[in-house]
Amino acid sequence: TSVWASVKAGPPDAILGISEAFKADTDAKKINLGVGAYRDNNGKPYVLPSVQKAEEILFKEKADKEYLPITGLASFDKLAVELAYGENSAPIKEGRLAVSQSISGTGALRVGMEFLADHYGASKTIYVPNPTWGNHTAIAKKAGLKCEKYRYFDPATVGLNFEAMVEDINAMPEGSIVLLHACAHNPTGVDPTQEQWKQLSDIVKAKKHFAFFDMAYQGFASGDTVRDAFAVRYFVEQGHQILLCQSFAKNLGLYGERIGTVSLVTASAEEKARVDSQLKLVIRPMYSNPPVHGARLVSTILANPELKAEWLSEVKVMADRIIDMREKLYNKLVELNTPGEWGHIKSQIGMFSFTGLKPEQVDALAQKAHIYLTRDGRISMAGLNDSNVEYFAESMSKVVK
Ligand SMILES: Cc1ncc(COP(=O)(O)O)c(CN[C@@](C)(CC(=O)O)C(=O)O)c1O
Repeated sequence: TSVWASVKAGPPDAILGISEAFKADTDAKKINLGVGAYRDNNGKPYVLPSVQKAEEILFKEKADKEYLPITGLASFDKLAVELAYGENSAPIKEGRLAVSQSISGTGALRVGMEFLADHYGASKTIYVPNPTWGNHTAIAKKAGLKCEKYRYFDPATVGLNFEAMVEDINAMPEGSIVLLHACAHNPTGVDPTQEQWKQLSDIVKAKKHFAFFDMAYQGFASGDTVRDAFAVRYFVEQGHQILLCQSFAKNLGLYGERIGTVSLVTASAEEKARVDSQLKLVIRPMYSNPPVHGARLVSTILANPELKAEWLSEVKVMADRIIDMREKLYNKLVELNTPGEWGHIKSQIGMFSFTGLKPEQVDALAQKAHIYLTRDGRISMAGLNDSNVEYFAESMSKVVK
């Protein structure tokens, strides 16, 4: 028999599998609200003009194709964490922020979780919000951490169940690892308020928990990179030694370039050196060193004040278009007398809206209306535009009635 006779067919990915189904659909009216990838008002992927300018600059530079260091392009690492933590952040100024370029957010999560599995003594369990991005659990398991959940979303209010979240974080064994979405929670689009983040910081500190931040949407949530980094910067100011996963997939539209960072706040430059050396020992046997092009694009943009300013205006345009689609979808659903409360579609933040649609309603939308979204009822708002939002609202209204 074949060597692979015992290999079983695995399930399609809950998110990326939706795009496959969408591609296979030939109906002209089809809409892909699955994967969280930005589309412009014509439904097309968007290469930011600031990125196109950086491409031209790089093309002229005719750089070589040598290996990067294990922890990536140093200029990129520095500029990326300055964007996240702020240029005046104490760990950066005091030379005690360990950082490595990563294979986008996913790679940052994998390296970060493996580092904790190897070096974080207080716990080998990471607690993730319920619900969370589907890949968090799979990455944790591959990294060697146990994965548990804490209550986060309240289906009744389609909002944050802050009391339950606090109760669960307080109930975790001291020193537990708590995964926190820094902004634009995926899939619910529901974030703690700044006041609530301050309370969470106190609780995490009181219980000596470890704050593990995933910031995949900085700038994309509110259109303001500083505002979206509030939780990260507040926790660091409060003295938490956080780990941060950063992605430039969405806010710079660099999905396929696979560019991000993983960083850890340490106690001193000497400790940073030890942590850096151990990060390298996680990365070298995993993928040795990261791809160069995305790092050069991001550092070209962030190092150049005009290009950076242009990028910041472009990320605000993307965020604003999504907010506009939230308004329009809400108004259409109300116009159509769709049963239920739909305010959450407007109040939610970032790429996604957690509609509250049931799995069988999601299936009906795919089969009858050629509209594709994940079975948890999450829609990627960027998949909506002025020419399909009405059709989507009508179809959604029908399955809800
Ligand atoms: C919370 C969160 N963290 C990390 C990532 C990883 O992104 P990256 O590796 O591309 O940087 C995503 C992407 N989530 C998407 C947008 C795409 C996906 O599922 O991979 C989503 O549709 O949920 C995410 O939503």
